[in-house]
Amino acid sequence: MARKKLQGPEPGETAMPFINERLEANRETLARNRADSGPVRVSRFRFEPDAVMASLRANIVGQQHALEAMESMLVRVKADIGEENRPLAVHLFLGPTGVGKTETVRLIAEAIHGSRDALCRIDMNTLAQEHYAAALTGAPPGYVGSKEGHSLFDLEKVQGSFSKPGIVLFDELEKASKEVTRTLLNVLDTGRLVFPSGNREIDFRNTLIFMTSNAGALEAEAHHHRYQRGWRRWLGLEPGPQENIRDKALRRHFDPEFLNRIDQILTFNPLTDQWLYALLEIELAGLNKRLARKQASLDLSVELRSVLCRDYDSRYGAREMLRAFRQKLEPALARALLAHPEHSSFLAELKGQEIVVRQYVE
Ligand SMILES: Nc1ncnc2c1ncn2[C@@H]1O[C@H](COP(=O)(O)OP(=O)(O)OP(=O)(O)O)[C@@H](O)[C@H]1O
Repeated sequence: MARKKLQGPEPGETAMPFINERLEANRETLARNRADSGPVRVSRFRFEPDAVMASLRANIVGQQHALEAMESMLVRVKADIGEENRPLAVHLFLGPTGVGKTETVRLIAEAIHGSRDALCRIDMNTLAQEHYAAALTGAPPGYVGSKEGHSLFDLEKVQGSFSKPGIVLFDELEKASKEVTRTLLNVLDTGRLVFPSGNREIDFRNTLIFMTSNAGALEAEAHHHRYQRGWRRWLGLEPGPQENIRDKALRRHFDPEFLNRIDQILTFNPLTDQWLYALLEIELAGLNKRLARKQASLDLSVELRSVLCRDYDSRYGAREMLRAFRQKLEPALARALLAHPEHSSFLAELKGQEIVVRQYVE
């Protein structure tokens, strides 16, 4: 995603005067309402947790535990009862690659702001080296090729608005240098990021902060493989607890005081075949919705479904299946649509290694 660099307010300005003023006005209105007619609890936030959750439940598979945590977070934010000098919420998503961590944040952004891109994504991998840490907070004066006051943060997306929270996603957190982690610790602690020059700050008190990390994912996978071959499975027992593995990996990467400032650390599960099938259904339903505009529809043969979902390495999560869907199935369908504009029902199936799409006659 292209990252837009915005310059913040001028020195001396706080980052969210408009929000602070409106918060004050809102409190007065609430006080008046209370005096008139008893307690009236009007949230300043104009998003519906139920609507956000409906989108998450329709699109994210196999991560029930994480979705339940998102529901509690959204309700709590909507009620606006959090501490004042902190971000609205801070979550760390752990788990292997391609299992829905980033997708969950994008769906929340879409449901709240109407766009999957309404979030400020900071890739910690690019900040891995110590001397890049300055890019987070604006380089100090004299730093080659930089202007003081510029940072990687897109202020609009970080701050949101009076009625909508901003959203920040720190990706690959385990790659962040110690210095960047220290900067983040301050943000989690105070809800503010003060620039090195001392005369500018970015306000995160109206922000939902998400962080993702693969820390511990390899160890958890090795644990899973040991279980597959081990005596516990043979005796029909559940796998042993993964928390210890996760906690050890977390402690290797992050200081306890950093971890203590995170509201919730959620582990996303690896996606098994069953969940890939469910995801394939979601993708197919989306494609059929688009095809309906052209009075057409597509079904997949049982064999093709199973090849799409089973013949891929589950270590790469859903990405490989989705790639095959978009790069192999959709072009085959497109060719069939263009060659046979008179047909309306299509079936995709396998011929050898190839996906072919033909007219479907029931
Ligand atoms: N559990 C899931 N439910 C729905 N879609 C998923 C799920 N997991 C992955 N996907 C799909 O797979 C793609 C990759 O997922 P996502 O970007 O969320 O990966 P990630 O978990 O953030 O991995 P990484 O750590 O590599 O960034 C997305 O297009 C997403 O739609």
